[in-house]
Amino acid sequence: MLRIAVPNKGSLSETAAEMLAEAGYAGRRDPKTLHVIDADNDVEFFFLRPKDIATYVGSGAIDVGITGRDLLLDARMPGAREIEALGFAGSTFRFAAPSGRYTDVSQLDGLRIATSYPGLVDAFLDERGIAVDLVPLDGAVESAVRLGVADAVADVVETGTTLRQAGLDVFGPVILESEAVLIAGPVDAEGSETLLRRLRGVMVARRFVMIDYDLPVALLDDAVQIAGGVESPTVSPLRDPEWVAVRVMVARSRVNPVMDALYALGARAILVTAIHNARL
Ligand SMILES: Nc1ncnc2c1ncn2[C@@H]1O[C@H](COP(=O)(O)OP(=O)(O)OP(=O)(O)O)[C@@H](O)[C@H]1O
Ligand SMILES: O=P(O)(O)OC[C@H]1O[C@H](OP(=O)(O)OP(=O)(O)O)[C@H](O)[C@@H]1O
Ligand SMILES: [Mg+2]
Repeated sequence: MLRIAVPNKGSLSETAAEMLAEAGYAGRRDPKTLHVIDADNDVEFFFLRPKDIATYVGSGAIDVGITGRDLLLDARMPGAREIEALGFAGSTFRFAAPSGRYTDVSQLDGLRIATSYPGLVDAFLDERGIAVDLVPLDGAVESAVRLGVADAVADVVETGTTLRQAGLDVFGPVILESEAVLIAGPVDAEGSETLLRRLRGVMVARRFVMIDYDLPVALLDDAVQIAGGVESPTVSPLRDPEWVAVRVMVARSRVNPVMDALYALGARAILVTAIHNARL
């Protein structure tokens, strides 16, 4: 039975649970439940703190898990590896300090840096030969500068609101572009390939839609330039030999400009339908 770790709370937990449900797996009814056996799919779920999941997977106690790329790297578990980006919980990991205080990361040498991700920051600075005094905190690290506990911070930045409210500005290079990821141990456990294929199907369904439209056949090459699909559009004959019906997959983020361009070209009866699931 494949053992899967899922975040039990925090930024990742809700979307992780939604994706697994869309992939056909059993969920938990009570947020306090920490273990669920899904016999139909021959998997069992362990609901754990996201920060701990890489440790469980790297030790071999759990086969695969959903966590953040930053949490995976912070855990510094040699046995745990990223096998698929899951397309949510995107964030950048940055240095920040009072506006204008520092411009280059080399200025941090010997200073105090507050962070909830000491492993990640230590590895990043060590690679650059910069030695700092790390101040490990559990969260809300932005206050550490105001309270005189640190000279700068290193933290997750999504909208930048928390930093601005704390009078901090980012500086230096992006430490990491993070997002939710599927991680695995040193070997691919039996059943992990099916889980991966199902999650990829869920991501296709979330990222793409189907567009159907009718078009004069003389304009087909131009239309395919506008929307070429994943492999190639499906083209079907219509009763009128001068017209064809076209079906094509389009990224959800592009659907309106694609419809505008197809209409301007001469397409009509342009219909968009959601994709419930997929295997590409
Ligand atoms: N705005 C955000 N705040 C926190 N974590 C975020 C944010 N956006 C994305 N993430 C990602 O979520 C993961 C952190 O989730 P985690 O549940 O461990 O902490 P949290 O969301 O801060 O929850 P809590 O504050 O309850 O600890 C990391 O991978 C982080 O990159
Ligand atoms: O750039 P923003 O959109 O402001 O988001 C980033 C903030 O969100 C997270 O804090 P969280 O709310 O998880 O509190 P915590 O720091 O106590 O974990 C993270 O630690 C940042 O502080
Ligand atoms: Mg947090």
